[in-house]
Amino acid sequence: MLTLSGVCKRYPTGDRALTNIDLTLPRGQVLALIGPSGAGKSTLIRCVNRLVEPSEGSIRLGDTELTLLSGQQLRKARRAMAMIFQEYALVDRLTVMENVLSGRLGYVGFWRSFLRRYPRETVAEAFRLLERVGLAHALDKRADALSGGQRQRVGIARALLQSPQLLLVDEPTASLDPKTSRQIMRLIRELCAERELAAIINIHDVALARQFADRIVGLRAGEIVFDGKPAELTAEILTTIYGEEDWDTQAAEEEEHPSAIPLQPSVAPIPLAPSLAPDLLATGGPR
Ligand SMILES: Nc1ncnc2c1ncn2[C@@H]1O[C@H](COP(=O)(O)OP(=O)(O)OP(=O)(O)O)[C@@H](O)[C@H]1O
Repeated sequence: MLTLSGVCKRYPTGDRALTNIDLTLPRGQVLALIGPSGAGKSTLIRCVNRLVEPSEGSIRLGDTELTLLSGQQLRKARRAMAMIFQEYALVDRLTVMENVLSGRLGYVGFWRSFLRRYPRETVAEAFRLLERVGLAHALDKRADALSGGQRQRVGIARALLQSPQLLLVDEPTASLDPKTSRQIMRLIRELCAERELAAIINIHDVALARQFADRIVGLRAGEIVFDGKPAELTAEILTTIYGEEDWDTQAAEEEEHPSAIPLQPSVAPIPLAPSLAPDLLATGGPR
């Protein structure tokens, strides 16, 4: 369904972020993209929807060559690719329902959206999605009154209202505590299965990637160094991706205390977990 061939990205600064990326993602597959900080995970996700322009290569979604599109055609193609963000990207002063409805911006146009004139069936679908993500009771709440986990659920419902074929998910759990992180990953997984949606999830937490993805791709310095099933991700391969670390001890600790120790490579930045910052959690996570 999505095919990347020979994708390279050099930033104007000279940084070479991606080198010859070849990747095919079938319909319904959940792919976790792992790798140390600076490996090119965000760049890869953003090349797919052209928020970042690839320097070379081809990116096809179905029959459409995305790298050749511009203007109206690109906007139309982007409807099929919904993004879910680490910091949720909600409009704080709008309600939960209004935030979800903004997922249809690419269909109804700015003015119709600005005047809040959404078709009746769109509003009904937004309500169904809010029920599905467990937030039907909160549709009138302002987004800034929600917890981090609830905010991410709104982000997920908004993405789905876009009727995408592909989810591009950028560190969805980096601002969440371990239990909420698992709930969010489980929800994304279930929704992909229900809707035959493919997803690329950029994630630092290797344990979560193992638990919830069908496939793991490891990036190192802009190149794919592993592409396989979660069960094939051995300590040796983790060392190839991240560098030297005592992976077996970490894995054993993770099995003993699954919610206490996210399996994080020491070379990757460890995001501030709300469990370490109860004040942030109480105010709905970092803004
Ligand atoms: N806008 C930019 N301009 C110049 N260089 C950039 C830009 N964005 C990213 N880079 C460089 O491209 C490389 C890949 O960065 P990218 O953010 O894609 O990595 P990442 O794996 O997502 O990292 P992290 O896990 O820390 O988010 C890095 O060397 C980074 O410095």
